[in-house]
Amino acid sequence: MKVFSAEQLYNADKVTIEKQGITSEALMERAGKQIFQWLHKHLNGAPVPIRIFAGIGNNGGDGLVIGRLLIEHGYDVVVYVVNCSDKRSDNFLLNYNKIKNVTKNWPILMKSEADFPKINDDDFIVDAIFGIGLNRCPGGWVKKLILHLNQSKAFKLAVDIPSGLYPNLPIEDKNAVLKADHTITFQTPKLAFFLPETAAYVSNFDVLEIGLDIQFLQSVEPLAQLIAKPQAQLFYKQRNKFDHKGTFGHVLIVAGSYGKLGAAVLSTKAAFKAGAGMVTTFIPKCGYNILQTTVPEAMVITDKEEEFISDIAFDFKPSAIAIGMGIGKNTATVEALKKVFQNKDTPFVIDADALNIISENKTLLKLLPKNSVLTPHPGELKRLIGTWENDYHKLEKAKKFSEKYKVVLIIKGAYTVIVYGSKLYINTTGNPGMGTAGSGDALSGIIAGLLSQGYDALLAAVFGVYLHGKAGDIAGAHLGIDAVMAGDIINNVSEAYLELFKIDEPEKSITNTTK
Ligand SMILES: NC(=O)C1=CN([C@@H]2O[C@H](COP(=O)(O)OP(=O)(O)OC[C@H]3O[C@@H](n4cnc5c(N)ncnc54)[C@H](OP(=O)(O)O)[C@@H]3O)[C@@H](O)[C@H]2O)[C@@H](O)CC1
Ligand SMILES: [K+]
Repeated sequence: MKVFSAEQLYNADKVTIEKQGITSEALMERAGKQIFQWLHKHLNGAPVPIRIFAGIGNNGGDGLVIGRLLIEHGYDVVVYVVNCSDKRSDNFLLNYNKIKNVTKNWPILMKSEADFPKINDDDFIVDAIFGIGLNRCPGGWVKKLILHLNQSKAFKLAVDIPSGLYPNLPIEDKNAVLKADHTITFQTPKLAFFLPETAAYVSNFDVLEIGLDIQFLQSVEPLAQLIAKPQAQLFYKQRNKFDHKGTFGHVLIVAGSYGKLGAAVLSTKAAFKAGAGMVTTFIPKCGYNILQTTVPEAMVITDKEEEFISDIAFDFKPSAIAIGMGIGKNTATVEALKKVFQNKDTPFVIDADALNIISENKTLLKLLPKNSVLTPHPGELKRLIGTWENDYHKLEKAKKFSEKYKVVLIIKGAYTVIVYGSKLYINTTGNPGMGTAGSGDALSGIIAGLLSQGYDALLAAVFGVYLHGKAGDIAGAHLGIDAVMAGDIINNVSEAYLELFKIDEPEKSITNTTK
């Protein structure tokens, strides 16, 4: 599934109307009806007081369609028109008139704070004040209304997007955005749904397909591509009967320092679980027994130093190198890093302390092998690309960095974003239980395991992040997300692979990213 900008959706809207020979009113009816059906399925006729807040644009028009259909089906509905201007849209007006036919209770016009209704905890609020047509920050009494709704404990359902949130621009005033409990969005999710500063206003969301022209949507470059099971299935490279361990490559893991050998153990195991044919792990001397005991499948080379890495010497050609997990920042390690980057033809995963070393020695940036996969957490990312003003600025800086150094940048988060040049890929697997020590080491190992099997850098990054998140979800489902440890993620990579081709129960909507 792709993520489009507001502008692209408006264009899709126009093309659809032309090509399908329907009116914009019919498209609104289609959209409103889908939300009504969603509500009807969930409320099942319950006598809950429903309060619909409708703006004066087409988002408000949707609210009026929903209101009319709910009234027709016997629900207890009050419609409020948030009358912030007199420039009502045509489709708003059409539906404003239509609602007369089904009720004697006219929508209540709100013009100031004096018109705010009391909201009870057991009310059900439908937010249709502003949609993707928001063009400035809500102020005055409309902002106060949003605050008023936010202060209530009533369940809040946002139509298309929580009012006050821009689909693909930063928030100007956090107090002027409706905090939805659930959002039902049309056709495709919006970029704001996935970024840390804005996603909190959306909570869970469902995507309702409203039949916008697919050909048109396929012809435009989206803001981002979502990565879920259907995409991951396409990434998977089938093994052939006559393949052997040489076919699946030989990973070199360079990891660990005194007290941090676990990072080496975890990434080594993860590389195997992702399918690497062989793994050699390069560690300081103190880790030899640990590695050989915990991962007997791996070969081990030790540095001449006891407690840190000083010179990465090996006598084979690795098919992928993952470096940085728990290596510390000893000056000798900095030199070792410079030297290992001379293996320019080898695909690299660069993680943790290797990233910190690069941030502190920016000349190393020029030595970065092209198409390396970099896996910073937010702190490491800041050190690498500098600070940002908001999430959108962060993405722009990350794109520039990726373009300049020709690397794949993985921005870890609740929705991990993979940046490759100007393209963004948003992962949909994973859960908060994965914020646990060693989770990143597991990810680096998985990506290295994929690179060694011949997945290119972008594919290894995107598929690796998906598998890692899925393994975490499976571990969370068995153990409870609070109890998930990095080892559990690794142990479930196999299940994540198996899940790829299991047939799912049919879903009621395209996406349900309930986390
Ligand atoms: N394309 C699709 O896929 C489909 C879209 N559909 C629906 O249409 C929605 C988009 O509708 P839309 O374009 O009419 O914009 P919308 O969000 O209702 O708001 C615009 C109004 O608000 C006003 N306004 C803006 N900011 C303001 C502020 N801060 N404070 C005060 N006023 C402000 C602005 O006023 P103005 O700037 O003119 O003063 C204008 O009057 C979309 O989200 C979806 O729900 C579906 O029905 C079918 C298919
Ligand atoms: K809304």
